[in-house]
Amino acid sequence: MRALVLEAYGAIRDEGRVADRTLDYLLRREKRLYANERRAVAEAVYGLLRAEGRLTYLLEESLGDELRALSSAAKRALFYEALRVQERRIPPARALAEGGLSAALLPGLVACAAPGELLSRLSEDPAKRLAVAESLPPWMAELFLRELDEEGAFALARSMNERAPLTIRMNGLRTDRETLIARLASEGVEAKATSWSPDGLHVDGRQNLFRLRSFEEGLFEIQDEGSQVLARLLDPHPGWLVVDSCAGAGGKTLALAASMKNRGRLVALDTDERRLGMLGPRARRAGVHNWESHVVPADGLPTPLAEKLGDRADAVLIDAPCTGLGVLRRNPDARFRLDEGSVQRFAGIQKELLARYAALAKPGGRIVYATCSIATEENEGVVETVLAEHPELELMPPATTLGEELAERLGARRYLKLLPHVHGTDGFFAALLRRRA
Ligand SMILES: C[S@@+](CC[C@H](N)C(=O)[O-])C[C@H]1O[C@@H](n2cnc3c(N)ncnc32)[C@H](O)[C@@H]1O
Repeated sequence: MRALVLEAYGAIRDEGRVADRTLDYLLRREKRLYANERRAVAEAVYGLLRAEGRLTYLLEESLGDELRALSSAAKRALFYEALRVQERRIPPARALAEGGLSAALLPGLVACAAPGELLSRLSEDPAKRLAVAESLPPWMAELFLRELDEEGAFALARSMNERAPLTIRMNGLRTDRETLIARLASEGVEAKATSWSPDGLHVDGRQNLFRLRSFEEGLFEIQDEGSQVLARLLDPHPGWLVVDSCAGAGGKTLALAASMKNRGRLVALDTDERRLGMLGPRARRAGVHNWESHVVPADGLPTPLAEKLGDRADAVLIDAPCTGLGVLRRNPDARFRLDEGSVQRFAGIQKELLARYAALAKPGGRIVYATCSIATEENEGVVETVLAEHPELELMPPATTLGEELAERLGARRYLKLLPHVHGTDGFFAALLRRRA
């Protein structure tokens, strides 16, 4: 298992591969592993990605040149042992022996076992402390501290380094929540109702839900509670023409379809043919019939499609491509792929997509612009720029569709902002807009 963890970790960090796909590939290859071993490998790899910044600081401070002299493979092996030591699963001397590491590296493992002294040497600079404590690149720690006060930034970053809960969305086309809870119980899965989404259930994170008959029968989809709330914010009615303009693999498309009760027309667009191609089988399983999908070019809708859609949509969802700074708990490796310029690059694309796809809404039609980022520049910044340039669009309070009670509980006044350490969901931003009648 150690070899497999190090192979995955090396592929992600040295070759820049994406963590979940790398693990998927390697675990499929290793047919002999038991389910608990697979989980342990995945957890160790994610643990390393989440702890790398902190371990780097501790090992650099305690080993200096000794660390710098190591090859990247030797460094990864040291990090693996350092993580086990840090998690108190094994004492430093045993880690040294089991990892086959040179005795000169022992002070590094000792520092990871008792990091108090080294951590107390960190400067008073909160960005530096946050970067080390939660293994964030310095620019990201600074961004967190610009977005929230110090306590909030530390709490947010900590929650981003925790495992996300496993949440499902009951498919209202096939069942209701109480019936699904009972059905899951009969399959040995305990499920508890979520707080914000009336369709959501939290289930035990160690379950392989894809194996359940209830999954095959389309009674539920795996979906973060935040995504469920976003679909509710658009609240499309049965019979409407609805465009899901950045549909990806269709997670939110299916939630919108349930809200439309299979009546009306649901158009899913995306530039990514592979991801959009996943919608078909998912829609069939969920019993969704009223959808169509179109792969679209990145620079604008082809004229025939633009003419076909016109400006007739009752509702448009723009779940825009973004940095994903709100979903680091699912993609801990994203912190290594993003850089300081990423936020601005995405904001430029987002402004274009919001203006382009909002134009599909009919006069009086509603639009939801959403990201899974916590950066103001990708969120309020985009919405306010587009509103200033498009007087035909106006901002609506989230309570319009969520209802006063839920909007109040979520703290959603001008915008809907979901944060893992506050709401237990992934980090999302959403604005409800309307094209003036
Ligand atoms: C945040 S993801 C969407 C996730 C999806 N809605 C879901 O619920 O799973 C953003 C999507 O926007 C797509 N995208 C990027 N540029 C686009 C464009 N110009 N038009 C439509 N989709 C685009 C990406 O391929 C990606 O699938």
